[in-house]
Amino acid sequence: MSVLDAATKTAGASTTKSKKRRQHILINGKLFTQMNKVGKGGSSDVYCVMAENYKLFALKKVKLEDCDESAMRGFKGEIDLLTKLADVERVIRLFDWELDNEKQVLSVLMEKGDQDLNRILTIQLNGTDPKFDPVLTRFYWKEMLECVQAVHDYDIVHSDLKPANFLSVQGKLKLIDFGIANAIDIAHTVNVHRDSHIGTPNYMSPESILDTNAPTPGSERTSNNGSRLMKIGKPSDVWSLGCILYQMVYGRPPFAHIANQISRIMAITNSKVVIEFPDKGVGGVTVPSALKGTLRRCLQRDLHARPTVKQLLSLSDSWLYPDVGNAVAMSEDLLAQIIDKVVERCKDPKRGIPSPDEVKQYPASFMSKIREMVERDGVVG
Ligand SMILES: Nc1ncnc2c1ncn2[C@@H]1O[C@H](COP(=O)(O)OP(=O)(O)OP(=O)(O)O)[C@@H](O)[C@H]1O
Repeated sequence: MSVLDAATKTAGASTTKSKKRRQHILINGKLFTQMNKVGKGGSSDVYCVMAENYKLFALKKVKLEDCDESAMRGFKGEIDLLTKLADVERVIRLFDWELDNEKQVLSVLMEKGDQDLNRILTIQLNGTDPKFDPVLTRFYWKEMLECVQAVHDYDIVHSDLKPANFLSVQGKLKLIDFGIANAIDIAHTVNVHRDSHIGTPNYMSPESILDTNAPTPGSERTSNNGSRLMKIGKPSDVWSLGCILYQMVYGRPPFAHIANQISRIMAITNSKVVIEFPDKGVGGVTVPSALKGTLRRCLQRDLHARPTVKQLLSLSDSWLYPDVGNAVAMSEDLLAQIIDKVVERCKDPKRGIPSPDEVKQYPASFMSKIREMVERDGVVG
């Protein structure tokens, strides 16, 4: 029995034939009752549907009428990816799909989520007396990192990370909308199929805008199979995550204050446009310096300088793990640097072996240097 059969199984006989068609939807012969609309994307409507055993699912109906061949390939690629990631807990589960050629509709049956992060943030930031909430921000930041780490482990770059693409499912965030994601083909680069529908640039990385493989008017670059290609990698997702974190802290993504869309895009790529990291977040709440360090590191235009998601999740990110009291979390790299320094000092022929008094001062001196690093960069090591 397939996962879907198990999930939709009823105790009695199927009533498929007896139900009225207009109230119900058949997907590969299985009957669902269409309930309310739960979301809308650039190319789709998403509904809550009920199986015959009263279990709820989400049904994404993609209108294909105006789709060109490249967009079709994108949808097919999304289904392939969701199938590949079916066992990944942090990715919304795909149960079934059906292409209705006659009606030009692609129906994708998925696990149903509660609400997307965009809605959660909108409620939080547009309420009366909105305030930056460090505890909530840390919770969602860690949830987002777990989601992205799960797909990066499969060498997949999402490439369209924004709050609306994180869905809260029973208190946990999961990723949706893999429309322009694809599998990495070489270590740091990925071929991403961009369809003609491109949304807000607020979360786009500089390299995804500057991408030399992106189509330009009159000279469209295409892959062998005719689809448009662009080359971006995992660091691009880290930039987008940084933009979402920035929004949670300061109430808007880093460049959203620039009203003109073209100027905004130019600012993202222009290294002379400095991103501000004020001391106070939404509602005048002080922003921890370690959090500013995390933001600064994610929002570096040099993609090679950005941390990986794994590093952001690791103990060396002191903003994510603040409860270590007076102690500091230590990375292996930093410990190696400290040992090197001590060895170097011992080898210095002019100064000789350090005296017991000098050695006694080492712990306090190293700790104060490490704390300085945390305040400056938000990380240890
Ligand atoms: N499985 C789901 N459960 C509940 N709501 C969902 C689900 N999938 C999508 N949604 C809602 O529908 C919205 C649109 O979905 P999705 O982003 O997949 O559509 P899209 O057409 O690919 O969008 P985009 O224009 O961003 O590419 C989401 O932001 C979310 O609010």
